[in-house]
Amino acid sequence: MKVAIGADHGGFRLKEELKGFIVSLGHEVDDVGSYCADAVDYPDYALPVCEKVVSGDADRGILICGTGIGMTIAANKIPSIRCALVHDMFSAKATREHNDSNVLAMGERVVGPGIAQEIVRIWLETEFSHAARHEQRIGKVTSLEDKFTIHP
Ligand SMILES: O=C(CO)[C@H](O)[C@H](O)[C@H](O)COP(=O)(O)O
Repeated sequence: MKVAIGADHGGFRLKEELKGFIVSLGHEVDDVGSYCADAVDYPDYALPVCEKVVSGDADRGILICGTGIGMTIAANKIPSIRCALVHDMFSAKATREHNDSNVLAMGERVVGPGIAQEIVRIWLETEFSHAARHEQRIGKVTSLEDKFTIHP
């Protein structure tokens, strides 16, 4: 898979640590920045990662900030993005099986690199279940996007 990854200054170090790990799992990494630990604004990195996922230029996206919360809020503003904030292995598996999440968010100030690696591995390897109830619920989420989209 091609994985787009982005972080603000709060997630820069964890992003750097995860890139090699993702490659070691057999995936391609597309790093949109930030490329240093200087203070930046998380929406500026959520957007390019999500654009790559929406366009199909990337199969999945990973976003990291201090808590993962700012990235999650920003990413979920973008139609067809289902961004899951995950800090445990159970949720990593569940959000792929139940929500078909296409973007993973984590907080470098919340989770250590070892747990983060395991979350990423599980999240990348777990398939959506395609159970009818989950398909139906995701369809309802998508209809929320349509409800608030202004069509010219
Ligand atoms: O958006 C966040 C919090 O919900 C992210 O964790 C940011 O990385 C954080 O707010 C950055 O904080 P800082 O004080 O500017 O380093």
